[in-house]
Amino acid sequence: MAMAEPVPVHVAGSSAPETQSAASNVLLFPRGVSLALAGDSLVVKDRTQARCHRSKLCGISVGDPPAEFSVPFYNVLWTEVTDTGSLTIDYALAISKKHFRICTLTYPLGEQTSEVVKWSNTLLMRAYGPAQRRKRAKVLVNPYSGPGGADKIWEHEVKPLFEAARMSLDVVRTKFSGEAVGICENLDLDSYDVVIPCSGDGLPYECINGLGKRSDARKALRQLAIAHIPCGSGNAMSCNLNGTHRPSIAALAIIKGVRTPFDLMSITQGNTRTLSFLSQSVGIIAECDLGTEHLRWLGAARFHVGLAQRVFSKKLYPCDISMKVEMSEKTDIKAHYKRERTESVYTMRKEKDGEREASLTGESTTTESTITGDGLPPLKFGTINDKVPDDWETASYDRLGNFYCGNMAWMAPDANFFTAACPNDGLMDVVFNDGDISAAKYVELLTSVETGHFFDNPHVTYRKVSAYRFTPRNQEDGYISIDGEHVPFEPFQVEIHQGLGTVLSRNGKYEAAGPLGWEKANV
Ligand SMILES: Nc1ncnc2c1ncn2[C@@H]1O[C@H](COP(=O)(O)OP(=O)(O)OP(=O)(O)O)[C@@H](O)[C@H]1O
Repeated sequence: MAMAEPVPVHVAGSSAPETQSAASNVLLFPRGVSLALAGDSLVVKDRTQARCHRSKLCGISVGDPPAEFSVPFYNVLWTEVTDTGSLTIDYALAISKKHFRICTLTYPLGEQTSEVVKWSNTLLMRAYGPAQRRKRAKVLVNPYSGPGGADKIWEHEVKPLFEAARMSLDVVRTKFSGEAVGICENLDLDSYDVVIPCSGDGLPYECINGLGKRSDARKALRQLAIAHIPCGSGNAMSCNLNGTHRPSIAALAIIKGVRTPFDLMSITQGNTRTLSFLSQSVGIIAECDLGTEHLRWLGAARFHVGLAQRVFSKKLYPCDISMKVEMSEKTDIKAHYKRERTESVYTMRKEKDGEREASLTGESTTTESTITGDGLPPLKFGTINDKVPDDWETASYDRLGNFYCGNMAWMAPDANFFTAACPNDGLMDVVFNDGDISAAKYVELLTSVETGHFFDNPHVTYRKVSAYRFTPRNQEDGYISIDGEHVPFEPFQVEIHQGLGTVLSRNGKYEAAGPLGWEKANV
C-alpha cells in the first residue's frame, strides 16, 4: 500500500460553480493523482496504486502499470476519512474468476477535509445503493459441510471481506448437527441484521427452522435475514441469491445484498410441522441426494455420479398426489414469470425502519415444533391428518419416476430445475415425470437441465401450486428429501407462505435466467 505525502486536497469544481456539477465528483491530489466518481465506477489516476492492476499473463503481472484504473462501485467495501486525517478506500479486486483480494487506497489529507468527507459519503452511497451498510451478522461455520474446508474458506476468503466492509461479526463454529436450530431459536433479534451460515444448504434449513420455532416466529423470520456462504456440495441458496457458488464472490454479494421477502413452505408429516425453503423430492432426485452421502468427498459431482448410477434402473415410485394447482400451462407460467420479473414492486424488504411487526404471543417450545402454530402463520389447508380439500386435483401415479417441488431455481450449480421459480410469488414450482422412459430419454431430460431446455421438455409436467399432498403407495421404504434432509417415508402435505421469510439477495430476485423466451410472453 503506497502512501501519498500529506498535502491539502482540492475538490475540483468547489471554487468554480459553473463546472461544479460536472467536476465536484473529482478529488485532485498533487502530481496528477485524482479520484473520480464516474458512471458506475471510481476512476483512480495514480500510477503507484495501479501496480496491482497491471495486465496478467498466466497469472503473472506484466507490462507497465496503467495510467488509471477503475473500481466498480459494487466492489467498494468501505471508505472514510480517518481520525488521523487520511482518506481510505477499501475495495475487492478480482484476482481470478473465483477470488478477490482486498486493496486499500490511502491518501493523507491536509486541513481541508469537509469536502473530502462529503465526497467519501457520496462514494459510500453509490457503493451501497439501497443495501444496508455495516450489517451485524451472526455467522455459523459448519466445519463438516460438503467436502470439508469451511473453516479455511471463512478465515481466508470471507472474513477479510466482511471486516473490510466494517460488518460486525459474531462467529460460532457448529459442534454438532442441530446446533444452529437452537442458536437461532434463542437469538436476540435486536442484536443482528443477518444470520450467515457458511455451509451447504443444511445449515440454512436449520436456521430457518430455529427461527420458526420461536414464539415470535413471524417477527423473527421477517426481521432477521438469512444469507449463505457456499461451503457445501449443492449450495443452492447461494447460487440463487448471490449468483455464485464461489465463497468470496458470495461474500461480496452479501455485503451488497438487499433484504428480500422470501416464500417459505410448511411441511406437515405425522404430527410435526417444519419449514422448508428449498425443495421436496421423491424418486430419482431424492435417491441421488440422500443415497450419495458416501460420495460427499466428490463435492457437486456426487449428484452426477448418483444420477448416472440410477438412470438405468427405471425404478418406479407409485403414489397419489393431490395439488392445489394455480397454473398448469407452460405459456401461462412464462407470462407469470415475466410479470414477477418486470412488474413486481414487492422485491425488496425495507430496512428496519418501522417495519417490525408486533411480537406475536404464544408458547415457546424447546422440542420439535408441533402442528399448533407456535408463532408461525396458521395453516390454510390443514395438515396431513385432515381431509384433502375438495378443490384440489387428485390423481394416482403408478409409473412416477421423479417428483420434485422447488421454491428456488437452481438446486445446485448448473441444475436449474425450477426455471420459473420466483422468491416471493406465493407459489411453489412442481415438476414430475414417468420413470419408465428410456435411459436415453432420461439422459436427454437431465442434460436439458444444464442447457436450459428442461422447462420446455415435453416429458416434463411443470406446474405452479400453492399446496399439495404426496402419499407413497405400495413401497415398504424409500427416500423423501426435504431441503436435502432425510425424512420418514410417510405421506406429507405442503403449503406455501408468501414472503414469510427474509433473505439477502444481490438484486431482489433470483439470479437464474428464467424459462427460455419469457421476455416474449404475452402478459
Ligand atoms: N460440527 C458438526 N458436526 C456434524 N454435523 C454437523 C456439524 N455442524 C453442522 N452439522 C450438520 O451437517 C449437516 C450438513 O450440513 P451442510 O448443509 O453444512 O453441508 P452439506 O450437507 O455438505 O451441504 P449440501 O447440502 O450442499 O450437500 C447439517 O444437517 C448440520 O446439522
